[in-house]
Amino acid sequence: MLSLWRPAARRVASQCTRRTLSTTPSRRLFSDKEHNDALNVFAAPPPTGQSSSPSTPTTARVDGGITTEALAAKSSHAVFEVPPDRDPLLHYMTNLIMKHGQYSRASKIVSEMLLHIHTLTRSPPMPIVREAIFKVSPAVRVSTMKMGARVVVTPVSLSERQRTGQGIRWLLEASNNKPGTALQERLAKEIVAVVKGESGALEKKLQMHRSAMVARAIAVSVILHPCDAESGRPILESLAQKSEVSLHAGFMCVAMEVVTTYCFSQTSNAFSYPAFEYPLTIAIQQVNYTCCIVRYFPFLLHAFLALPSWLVGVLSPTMLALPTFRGTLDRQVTEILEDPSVLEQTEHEIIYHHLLNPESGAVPLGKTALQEEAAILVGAGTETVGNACAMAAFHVLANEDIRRRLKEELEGVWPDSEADMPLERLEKLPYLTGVIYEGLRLSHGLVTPLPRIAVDDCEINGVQVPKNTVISMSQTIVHYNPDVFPEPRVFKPERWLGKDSSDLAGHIVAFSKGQRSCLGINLAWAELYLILGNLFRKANLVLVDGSSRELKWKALLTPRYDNAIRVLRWSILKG
Ligand code: HEM
Repeated sequence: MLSLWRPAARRVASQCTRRTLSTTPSRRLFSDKEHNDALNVFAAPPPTGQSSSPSTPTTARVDGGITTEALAAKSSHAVFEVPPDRDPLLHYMTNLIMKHGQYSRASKIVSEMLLHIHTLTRSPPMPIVREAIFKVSPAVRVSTMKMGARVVVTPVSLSERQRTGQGIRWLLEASNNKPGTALQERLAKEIVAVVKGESGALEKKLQMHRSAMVARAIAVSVILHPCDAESGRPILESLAQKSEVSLHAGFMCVAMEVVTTYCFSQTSNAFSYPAFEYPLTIAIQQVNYTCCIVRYFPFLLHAFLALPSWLVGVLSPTMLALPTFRGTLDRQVTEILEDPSVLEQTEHEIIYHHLLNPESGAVPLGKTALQEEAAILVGAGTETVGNACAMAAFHVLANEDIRRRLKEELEGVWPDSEADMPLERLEKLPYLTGVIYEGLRLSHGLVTPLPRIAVDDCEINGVQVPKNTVISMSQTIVHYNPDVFPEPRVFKPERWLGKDSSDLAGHIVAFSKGQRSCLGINLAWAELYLILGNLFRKANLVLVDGSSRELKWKALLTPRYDNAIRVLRWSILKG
């Protein structure tokens, strides 16, 4: 069978060889149906190890799981079908494989790849190649754009060509991990793995779609329901009932309330706890320690999640808040999945309107995926915001000069302390923006090094890094770099007032950078402006006597502060 296929492959190769680079075929890469299927961003992936076609027979296994019949059934073409002259998809793939203008070499790789697929599957390779490519191609990418001081993350849909190109690049990248010395052989194995649902490239597509969905959901929540002037109020009102409190704990409670309200339309009631000691925020801080252990022993996380609540309570009463909260989220998700009409009763659009995306008619995410998205949002959006606010507030309170300049700026725009302070105006205040940047810089976001994989051989800072090496760097190295931020440990909002402040902003990596960067960046910026702006215009806070002049921290997942910022005297300003 292989020998019968070979002439066809040769023909493809020779046709490709004869073609010049400029003769891009005008035909579409995929049919309309394939195109529409690929655009179905929200479609649930087929379970790992299964073919996407449920009706395919599963006998006569070849190559560890995929079946001759299953693959043959994917094609409605004749077994010895010859790829059409100048097949646009093969041409495009050849162009992407080509290095140093050697088209004939690339086309030989493509043609031999077809032979390898045929050898592995005993089926015509073209339908398999087509299926693998459009299965792996993303429909969207995430783009970041600067708008004033904020970096706005938006999902952007891709054209058929861009989508296919990205899919082929991911296939090529993932094929590096397959056994075999020749690219054609590795690529063939990767393509077969994609069709079987076992390729790492599929994970990349899922990750990209997930980022796009959540970024869209958060952006829409913020745009449709911008945090109004009330955001700063709960903390002010609660302060009025507490004489000496931890501001840090208060900020965490505000952040918790914002996430639960905006994302799930549920109030956390975090403010009603004495001294802001809300069990869930305390548990989230505790998780900071656990993460450092789980990172090296991931099975412990699964073991912990499987424990019944009563046992968690016995082992660690602080951590009991976690299963309790998961239970609340689980109930909400179950309720929505059982009766999607409950979404019509929420005060505003919440994360599930977008994650379930009912209006597009697409296949929604499953229950576990929804629960995990919800838990990640709460975990990621609480302590980070709390830390940045605490860092900024501490330095403003500890430094009379900074406090005076900030107050002057706020009072200049809002002479009446009871006036509403809309986000759009707060964002334009240069000194407040400087205070926030310094808060983000010195609280760092995450302080544990975030791992990335070098997809190619590269050089980093003069060091040769072979491809597939796991590399990571902590944000602290950038934020404490004296070449970028002179006197890096000093809280100096003034450094953000110069002409080069937008260049400087490029060195703030608190939200990380790239595809895996923070999805809540828009919401976080809105919170920081509203919380700090309202607090310093509407309240008069004084640090507890003898408070430390420095906020010391330990490097866990996020920074863990040794000393809480305690405020003693407060008063709400009137008029
Ligand atoms: C000052 C506030 C915040 C900081 C400094 C921050 C920082 C970060 C960082 C450093 C990451 C890891 C990115 C990476 O691995 O490269 C991250 C991830 C994430 N953040 Fe934030 N974050 C903040 C607020 C928020 C908020 C308010 C939300 C949403 C409610 C949020 C949602 C997320 C999510 C969902 C991820 C996971 C992204 C993924 O898995 O790809 N964050 N954040």
